[in-house]
Amino acid sequence: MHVSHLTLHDFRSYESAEVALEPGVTSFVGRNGQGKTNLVEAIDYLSRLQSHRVASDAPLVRAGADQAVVRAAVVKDGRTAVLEVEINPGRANRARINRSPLPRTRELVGLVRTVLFSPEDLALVKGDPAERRRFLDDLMVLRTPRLAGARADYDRVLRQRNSLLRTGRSGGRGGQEGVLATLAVWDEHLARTGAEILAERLALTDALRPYVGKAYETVARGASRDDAEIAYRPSFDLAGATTQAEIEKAIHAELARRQRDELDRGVSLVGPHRDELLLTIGTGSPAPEEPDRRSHLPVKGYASHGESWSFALALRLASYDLLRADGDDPILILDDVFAELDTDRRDQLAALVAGAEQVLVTAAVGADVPEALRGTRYRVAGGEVDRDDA
Ligand SMILES: Nc1ncnc2c1ncn2[C@@H]1O[C@H](COP(=O)(O)OP(=O)(O)OP(=O)(O)O)[C@@H](O)[C@H]1O
Repeated sequence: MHVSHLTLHDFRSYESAEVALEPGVTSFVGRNGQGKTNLVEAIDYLSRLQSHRVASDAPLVRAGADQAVVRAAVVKDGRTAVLEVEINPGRANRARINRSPLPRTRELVGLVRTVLFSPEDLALVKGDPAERRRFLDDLMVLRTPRLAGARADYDRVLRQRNSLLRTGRSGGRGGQEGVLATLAVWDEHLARTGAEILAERLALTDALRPYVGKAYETVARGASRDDAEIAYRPSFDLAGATTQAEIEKAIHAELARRQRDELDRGVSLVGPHRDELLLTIGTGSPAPEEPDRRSHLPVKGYASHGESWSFALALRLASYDLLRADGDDPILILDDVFAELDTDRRDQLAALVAGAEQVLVTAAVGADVPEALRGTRYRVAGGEVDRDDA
């Protein structure tokens, strides 16, 4: 798929912008702070309805305006659809397809699919477990858009259950004993919605694993495909549960076991919001129990800066490969990544992505972008986006 036209109104620094795009590689080059990332962020936002830079929508609206509009003509299998989202901070956003309103904004998710590489990706590896859970959930929803509903339901259940536990702890509603009856209802919701998310994350981790090893081997000099591993670590023992129904039972059992703790601490301690995607790399000598395999250490806390970057790139490349294996050709966005990479990694990355249907690249210095990814070049300066035919 590719975007053939992008229109922005009051999005970030743009009062208004119209950019015609083509399949193949397009690079946006300009000094810092000129609005290059804002352009690609708009396309990525349409894919997930979430920015890669900020958690809330307010910063996406131009200072002084009260709503932003992002509109893109998206071409898939020769057919064009015009997707539009109206961003209204503090009020409901609205989405349209070919000018017809959608009943729910989240129905837009996944109609345009992007895989975005950015300097923020280092947080995938070095940041809190929440970063890696978000990575899995974003990819899960891109592959199976109906799961956007499951994810939103789980977040809502968790918020309401936490609020009930807090109320009990502070003596409201008859204190801890008083909230128990209502808690049983929220336990049901949490176990049901949590089991769906957890089962999907387990399946996704299994599907992604071989692609991560392969991608790491390509981007990290001298590495083999066994060197990068991912493993899903639930926060409690699933006792062999793998199906959604079994996981639901396991969550119920753990909720019963931890009920006293939850009431005392006033917070939900069981569920996929406490899980971790463990990333490890092979390092040093072989493990004594497995002579063919190097011993593994967690990336977080042990890996070098370069290894951490390679792992972050491998996670994105693996996402891209997995979506392609699903029969999709997502839009690749490389936002400001080349300045962070040495020449070898730049060239390797360029070679891997050059064949995508559409690649959008941003860079402050044109010379940082490998020649294979020069493509059609735009200069971005002071909010003006002009084709550079030089
Ligand atoms: N909501 C907003 N309203 C007005 N201006 C904004 C808003 N959000 C961001 N900006 C401005 O947009 C500019 C940043 O644009 P962007 O992140 O696209 O820069 P860039 O060209 O990618 O720069 P760099 O090369 O440093 O990454 C900044 O000058 C910032 O002040």
